[in-house]
Amino acid sequence: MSDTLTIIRPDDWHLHLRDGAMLTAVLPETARHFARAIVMPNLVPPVVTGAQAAAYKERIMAALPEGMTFEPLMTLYLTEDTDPDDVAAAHASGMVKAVKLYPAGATTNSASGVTNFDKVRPVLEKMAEIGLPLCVHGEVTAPEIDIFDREAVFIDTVLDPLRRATPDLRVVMEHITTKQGVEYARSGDETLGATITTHHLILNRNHLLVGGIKPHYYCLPVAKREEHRLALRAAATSGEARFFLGTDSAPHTDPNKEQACGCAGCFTATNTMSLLAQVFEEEGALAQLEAFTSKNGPAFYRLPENTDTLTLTKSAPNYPKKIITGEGEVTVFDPGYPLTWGVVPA
Ligand SMILES: NC(=O)N[C@@H](CC(=O)O)C(=O)O
Ligand SMILES: [Zn+2]
Ligand SMILES: [Zn+2]
Repeated sequence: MSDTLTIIRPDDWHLHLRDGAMLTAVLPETARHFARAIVMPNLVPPVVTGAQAAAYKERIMAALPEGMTFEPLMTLYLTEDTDPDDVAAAHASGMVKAVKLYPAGATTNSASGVTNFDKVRPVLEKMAEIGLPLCVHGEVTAPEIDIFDREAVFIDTVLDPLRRATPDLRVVMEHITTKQGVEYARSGDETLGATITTHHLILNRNHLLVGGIKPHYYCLPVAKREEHRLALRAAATSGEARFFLGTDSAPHTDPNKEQACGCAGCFTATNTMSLLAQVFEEEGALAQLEAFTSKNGPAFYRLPENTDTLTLTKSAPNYPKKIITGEGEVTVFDPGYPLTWGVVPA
């Protein structure tokens, strides 16, 4: 087994960059290793229109340190008032690469999300017509549904009916966390993709809850039983075109994580490639890392693969424990074991 691995430069197909001082601090953490990212629109207020996405993209590019290259792939936050023609124009300009569906109340800053799916039908039909993917946070929000069942129930009661009603709609199941998610993704045709986060390959719900609650392991969808983590590892390392990396790196300051009602989100932008190389090596699948991080995503999004490379080497990396931001400190995801793969600086 060789001690270095060179892959096509990776992309992150699900990323939270936030805005303002937080954006400035976290953007280099992604741009250091990743060429592009699908940028989530759940700002306050959300990025709903093409004009808002264009302005957000300008703020991202203005925050990029000199000498770094990075391409933000913009998304629009789907609301019941979204205008199909605005979506089509934003797509036609090449700026917007996906529309994001949050069920109302499902996660951080999702209050403007969808409650009545009939109201967004014209937008979904337009997207199917123009081939623009819908990225879905797949959890139901009904209070009577157990939080550990919310993804599986969403698949049966919302996602499958939605795909049957609009069969040409291209859909990405974002941050799948269950074996039901893996099975459903596999059951689809080429209109269906699924992102998997780094942390859901590492955590099960015991890591979150046994021996004291770990606020930095709390994210949505919440980590599930071990059997689900194993199903995700098998899917991610399979090389199957359906599955690609979406880190869902979601920075919140430490005070916002470590409190009586802590925010959901794991910040993995900094060390994701090291974490993934170790996971893939453990699964005997280092040869599939490139498919997961650098090939399957562009293929689904109908974009070219990156032309430059990233080299990983078998030596303990040295990442900061926290990122200092203008809003406060953000803890970098700590898997609880030493990392064994580093990234060779470009
Ligand atoms: N994943 C999370 O736990 N949090 C994300 C929102 C999301 O992706 O659902 C965030 O924006 O903080
Ligand atoms: Zn989400
Ligand atoms: Zn997310």
